[in-house]
Amino acid sequence: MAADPEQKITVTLTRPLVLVGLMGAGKTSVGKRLAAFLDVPFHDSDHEIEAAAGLEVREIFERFGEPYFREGEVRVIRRLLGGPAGVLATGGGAFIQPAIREDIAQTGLSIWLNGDLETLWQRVRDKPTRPLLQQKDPRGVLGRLLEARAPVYALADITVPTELGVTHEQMVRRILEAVRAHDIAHPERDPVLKRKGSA
Ligand SMILES: Nc1ncnc2c1ncn2[C@@H]1O[C@H](COP(=O)(O)OP(=O)(O)OP(=O)(O)O)[C@@H](O)[C@H]1O
Ligand SMILES: O=C(O)C1=C[C@@H](O)[C@@H](O)[C@H](O)C1
Ligand SMILES: [Mg+2]
Repeated sequence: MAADPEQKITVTLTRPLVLVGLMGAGKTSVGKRLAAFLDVPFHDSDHEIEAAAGLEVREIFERFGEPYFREGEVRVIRRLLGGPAGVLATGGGAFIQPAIREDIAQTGLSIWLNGDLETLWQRVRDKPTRPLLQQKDPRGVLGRLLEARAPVYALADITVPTELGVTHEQMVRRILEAVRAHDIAHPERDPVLKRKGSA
């Protein structure tokens, strides 16, 4: 599916598109553009948790610990999945929680933005906002997280590769093409992309 202005007004969603993957995959920055293109709501679970707590993710980790953050993540994602179908960017660890995977499987379509370590590292290396990387050898930490989590992210309904050099707009197009292909491959399920105005 080409990302042209015609389709912006003719296609909508029957289920939320849920972006999963490691830090730097582009869930937030690509997700915003995908939602704007489809003219549907966009939410980011990290931002929603920050708004609810009145604290940044980094501060929540520091003051209350990771388990507290993970509990909030379950509640926030459950609430967002209950709203109108839009694009949901999840935090990097969200899909690793079985309860969240279960909720997403019931309600949405999960999409793994799958980047190699070098791509992810180049995108997060200068950002102080990821608490899990605020330690010695952050690149090594990121690599170990990728290795440990990749088999879980691979459980997503769809995998879309991302690499250095690919633009945000190209990622939007890749995602829409992958969703369309998934709809065609699963005629037994209601299509996720629907022409606006059709029943
Ligand atoms: N396809 C892309 N082209 C160019 N830059 C990208 C692309 N994808 C992501 N980036 C850049 O990489 C950085 C990290 O991306 P983003 O914040 O969207 O990742 P994320 O998956 O939401 O990470 P986190 O799990 O930490 O929230 C941003 O500066 C973003 O603009
Ligand atoms: O990969 C992770 O576990 C995390 C990623 C971020 O999006 C935040 O949700 C938080 O920093 C934890
Ligand atoms: Mg993000």
